Amino acid sequence: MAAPNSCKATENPACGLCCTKINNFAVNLADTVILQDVNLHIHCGELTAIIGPNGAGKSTLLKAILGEIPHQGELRFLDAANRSTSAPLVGYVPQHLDFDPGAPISVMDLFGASTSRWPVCWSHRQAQRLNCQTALKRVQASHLLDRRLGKLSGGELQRVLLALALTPIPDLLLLDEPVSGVDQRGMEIFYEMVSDLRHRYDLSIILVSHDLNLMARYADRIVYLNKTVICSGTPAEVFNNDQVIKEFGKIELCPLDVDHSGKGD
Ligand SMILES: Nc1ncnc2c1ncn2[C@@H]1O[C@H](COP(=O)(O)OP(=O)(O)OP(=O)(O)O)[C@@H](O)[C@H]1O
Repeated sequence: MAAPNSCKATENPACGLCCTKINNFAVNLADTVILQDVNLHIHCGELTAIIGPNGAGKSTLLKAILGEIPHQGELRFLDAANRSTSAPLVGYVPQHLDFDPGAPISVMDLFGASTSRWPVCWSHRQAQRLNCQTALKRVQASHLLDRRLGKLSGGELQRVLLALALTPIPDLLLLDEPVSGVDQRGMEIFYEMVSDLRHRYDLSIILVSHDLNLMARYADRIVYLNKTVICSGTPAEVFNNDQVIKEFGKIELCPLDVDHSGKGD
């Protein structure tokens, strides 16, 4: 469960007071240094994009935060009451979901299996269906409740995974190239949704992506990672950094002209 005083727990508007701190993260795999001295502060209501060349350690950082691989350093979450916990609730959307597209598994089955111990082969209880519907509504996908997973488009499946990652609303949401392979419009819909959710639920979001143009439009902060944090700041600051220009070339900023406050809903 989310911390009781976390502003997200009650789904209130953004408080700007919660913060995830990654202190001195280091990862060594097979005697190779993959990450060292990684220090980041991720603020609630902000989308922080991690960019970097192939093999820079971006996915490794997310796996270390998830606790999937051994690491040094600490992960702390400060809630709205300034209370610190070393175990923030983390939601995660992977790049792909491995499943048999021919299997008769519905979106409801996936939710049931992931969020309760009720056997999938038994019919779903009404309360479970309602919870699933509420979760899907957050990502405007309640119509997908009884659809077969294998029949979903790439963008629809990622929205379902996003809904799952938001059940319950986490302290920190990790997105690892969540829309690679999805068409341009699908990517934009996904990022617009994530943008809106960050304010609505005051989410701290870390997004790994290779799509620098989209990052420039949606990220509040960008971190250029290459084994360690090379530079971080606003998109304008990072894209003007000499090392970033050397790696990626000059990236044009194209700000969004939309209101992400969620007030218009
Ligand atoms: N289990 C492992 N054992 C040893 N080395 C590993 C292991 N897993 C990953 N690595 C290495 O760690 C480095 C970082 O990998 P990682 O997948 O985190 O990079 P990335 O920045 O996400 O790359 P990409 O942008 O290509 O997805 C790579 O050099 C990779 O070969």
